[in-house]
Amino acid sequence: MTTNSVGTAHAEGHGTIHIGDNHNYRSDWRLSVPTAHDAAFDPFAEQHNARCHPDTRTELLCQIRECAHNPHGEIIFWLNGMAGTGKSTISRTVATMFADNGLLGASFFFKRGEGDRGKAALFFPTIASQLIRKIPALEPYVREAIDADGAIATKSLRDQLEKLILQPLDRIGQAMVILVVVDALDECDGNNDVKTIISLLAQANVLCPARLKVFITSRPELPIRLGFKNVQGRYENLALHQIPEPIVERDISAFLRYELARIRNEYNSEALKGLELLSDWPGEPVIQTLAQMAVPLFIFAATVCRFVGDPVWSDPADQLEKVLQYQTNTHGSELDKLDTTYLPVLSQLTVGGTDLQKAAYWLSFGIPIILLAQPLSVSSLARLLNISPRGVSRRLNSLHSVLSIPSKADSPVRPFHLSFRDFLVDPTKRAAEFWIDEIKYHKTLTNRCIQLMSQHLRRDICSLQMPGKRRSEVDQQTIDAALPPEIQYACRYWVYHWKESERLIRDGDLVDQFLKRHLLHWLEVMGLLGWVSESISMVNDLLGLLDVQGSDKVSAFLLDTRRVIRSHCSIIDMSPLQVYHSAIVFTPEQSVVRSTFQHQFPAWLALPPGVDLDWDACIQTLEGHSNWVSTVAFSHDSKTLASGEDNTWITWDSHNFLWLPPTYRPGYSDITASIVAIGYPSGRVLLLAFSFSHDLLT
Ligand SMILES: Nc1ncnc2c1ncn2[C@@H]1O[C@H](COP(=O)(O)OP(=O)(O)OP(=O)(O)O)[C@@H](O)[C@H]1O
Repeated sequence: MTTNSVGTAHAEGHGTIHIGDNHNYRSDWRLSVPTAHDAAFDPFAEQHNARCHPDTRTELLCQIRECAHNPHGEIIFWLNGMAGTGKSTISRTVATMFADNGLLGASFFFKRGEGDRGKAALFFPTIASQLIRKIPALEPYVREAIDADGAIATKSLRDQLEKLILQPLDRIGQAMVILVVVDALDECDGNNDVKTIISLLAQANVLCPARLKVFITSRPELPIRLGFKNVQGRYENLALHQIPEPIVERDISAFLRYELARIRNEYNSEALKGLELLSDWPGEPVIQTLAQMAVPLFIFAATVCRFVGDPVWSDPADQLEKVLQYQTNTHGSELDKLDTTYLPVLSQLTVGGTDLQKAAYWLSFGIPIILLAQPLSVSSLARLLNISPRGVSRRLNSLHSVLSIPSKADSPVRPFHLSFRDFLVDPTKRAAEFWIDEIKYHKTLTNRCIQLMSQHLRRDICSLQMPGKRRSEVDQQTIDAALPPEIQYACRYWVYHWKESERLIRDGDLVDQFLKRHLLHWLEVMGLLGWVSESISMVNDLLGLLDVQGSDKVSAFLLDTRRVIRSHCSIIDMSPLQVYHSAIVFTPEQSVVRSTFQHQFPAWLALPPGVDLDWDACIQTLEGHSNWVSTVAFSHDSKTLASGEDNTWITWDSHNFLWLPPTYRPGYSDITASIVAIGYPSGRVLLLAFSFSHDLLT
């Protein structure tokens, strides 16, 4: 059995494969396939990101090149190594190398916390869209697959790979090598998805004799190691930590030598006569010391160079001295190396203040940047935190060595490297000066998200006026003008921050108050942004956070909310203002949500239609198969449902849910406690709950 990783097919916020069109833009997802925005290696966008310095990784790059060109070799080459050892830099270099030779088929750079780049759902469609651009002969066959099944992006990963990639490649008889680069697979959410991707790619040559080669990098984390263990013998691999230390030290020295010389020359070109750095500064012994401090972490060398070269601190020699003070840690663990990497930068911020001032200075805005679920610009961050953008911008000046700070206030700020976050939140460092209590700051972020939404959200926020106006008819400018990035962020991630703040939900608290005032406004926005199906997982998350005592009312409200969303998901997705019309009007009389928002009924509705007293047995309809569902079975814990035509697991993941009228003849069924699953010839699986059980529905 394989894990079904079906993601939402709603395209807003994603790119979209448009046959014959090279641009990513919004469109009706039913006619095209969504793709993950910015996941691909793009020589222009990536021009400022690091590539391997020419004197580094020479043997390794040679080995990768040979594997890719070996017709008898395995499809996959897996490069693993710990944080900061230089894997993404190698991926970028390999992608550039193969792109220059016209042999780069596609690439996907996973990035946790950056929307679809942190998930598997759009992985194969994104690869397929790039392959079409690279090999236009694939176009008719990919088009055929999309025409045959407009919802292909919601199908299992296996279906997506076979129909969008392998079958088209096979049909054109692709004979030339094409390389697919997959960077940071460990940053893909969902352990089962990760394992599925590995297993599918390892078998790709069975389904398609094309000369497809895949270069994968990742940290050696457990799910990935397990994934590769399952396909033993069907991949080649190399661990960066297996490269002999002298070679890594040689490479890091080459990088340091080059970068420090550049810093020296830049400094000297503006220095007053007599104050220049010596022409051989910092000298070979210092370079060797720094290289030994760094091994095996390239991130150490890169951060030191940014720190020493940062013009805010003017004297490179002084800066270098501060770094060298930490050299006693050189023979320590990986965490000691991270200390040595980041402590000089942070200690510098606090020179001269009291401990309290120091903490306040750094904590006031730096932390949100590393805790955000998705990067925001200085302007948006300032509005989210309710502080002056100039204040944010000024303080950011001291953090150029660790944060990538664009020159424009509306471009996103992000940490240069994930290891900075790892260093700050490391639970084993609670007593350390710069340790961050994530929970506390997630709480602040949740509160700000809820405050911002409460101030901003209102009915018909885009002034569409017509309740039937389709989302596909609303242009992006209208949405962006009404919903600036920080509001979009708050709507999408307030539950994430609440969950991370480890707070429970009780009657009358902030969540309860917000939902009772703004549930419909929030759902309207989620509809406008194409995220309605995500709202189901968000409600599920909230249900998992209920306090067992004192949450009866909010619990009933949330359970009812979930039924409302599941029942009206497709109409809200199509025409978001319908949340104030059909969604509420056609909700059963005893629904708590209906009674809470009864005052929102359309004014013209003199006589509301008759509706059922309570919800009926149908809790949801799962979609995912393209053929007859011939069998369904629940797992022992009742949380996972397998259905098959193709033995695909369909999990209780809201991304799978699309409501369709149950007009098809039942085919096959299975029962767990009070829930019955019925498979239909139409390829849908219906879940019926015969007595309403909280436990089973959560
Ligand atoms: N060969 C190299 N030449 C020059 N700079 C390098 C090289 N390798 C790494 N670097 C520098 O080190 C930094 C960290 O490397 P990189 O991001 O590639 O590490 P990583 O192993 O992918 O880390 P993670 O697992 O945390 O994502 C890069 O941003 C780059 O500045």
